Amino acid sequence: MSSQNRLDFVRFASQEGVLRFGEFKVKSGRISPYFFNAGLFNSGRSVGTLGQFYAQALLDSSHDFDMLFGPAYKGIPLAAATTIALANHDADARDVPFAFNRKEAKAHGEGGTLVGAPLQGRVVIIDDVITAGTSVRESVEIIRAAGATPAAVLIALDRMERAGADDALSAHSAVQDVQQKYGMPVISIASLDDIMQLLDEDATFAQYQSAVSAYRDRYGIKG
Ligand SMILES: O=P(O)(O)OC[C@H]1O[C@H](OP(=O)(O)OP(=O)(O)O)[C@H](O)[C@@H]1O
Ligand SMILES: O=C(O)c1cc(=O)[nH]c(=O)[nH]1
Repeated sequence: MSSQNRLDFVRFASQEGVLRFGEFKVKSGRISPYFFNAGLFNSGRSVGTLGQFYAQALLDSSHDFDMLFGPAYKGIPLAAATTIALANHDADARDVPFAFNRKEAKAHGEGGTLVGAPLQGRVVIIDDVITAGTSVRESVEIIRAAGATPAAVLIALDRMERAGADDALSAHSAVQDVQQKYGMPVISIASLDDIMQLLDEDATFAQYQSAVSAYRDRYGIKG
C-alpha cells in the first residue's frame, strides 16, 4: 500500500467517524487519545469503499492466498466486502472464496459453526484490529482443524502499541507477537504512523497532535 493510499484510508476513516480523537478507554484499560471503531463503516457505500482498501492492501502485499476467513462478528462483513472488491478489481480481478464462523454453534438445519466456502489452501484471516491476539488465535485453530493453512492476517489499523501492564511493557506489539508466534505476516491498511501523518498535515487535527505523540512515546513500539 503506498503511503498516499494509507493516508487516504485514515482520512476516509476519519470522515466516516470511524477514527476519532479524544479520550477513549481501550480493551487494555489504557486511555487512548484516538479510537478506531470499524462498526461505524455501516452503509453500503462505506463498506464498499472499505472493501476496496482491504483488497488493495492484500494485493499490494503480494502474498499468495486462496481464500479469506472473517472471524465473527466484525470479520464477516469485512470478508464479504473484500472478496466483492477483489472480484471487481480493475487490474487483478479474482473470484476468491470466503468463509466465517458463528460464535455459537447452530443446532438445527446445516448446524455447526462454519459458514461459507470449505476452508482449504492458504487462508487469509481478515479482521479490523488485533488487540491481544485472541481472535487470531481462535481463527488459526479453526483453519488448522479444517486442514487448511493460515497464511496471513489482514487488518485495517495497526496501533503499533506495546502489550503488557504499564510497569511491565513488552518490547513487542500484539501485531509483532502474532507475526512471531504463527510465522505469518500481518498486513495492515494503515498504522499509527499514518494517523500521525494525518495530524501533521491537516490543521483541523492540530489540537490532538500532542496527546497522540505523548501516547505513542509512552506505549508505542520502538524503532
Ligand atoms: O486481538 P483480540 O484481543 O481478539 O481483539 C480484537 C478482536 O476484538 C474485536 O472483536 P470481538 O472479539 O470483540 O468480537 P466482535 O467482532 O463480535 O465485536 C475485534 O473485532 C477483533 O476481532
Ligand atoms: O484496543 C482496543 O480495544 C481497540 C482500539 C481501537 O482503536 N479500536 C478497537 O476496536 N479496539
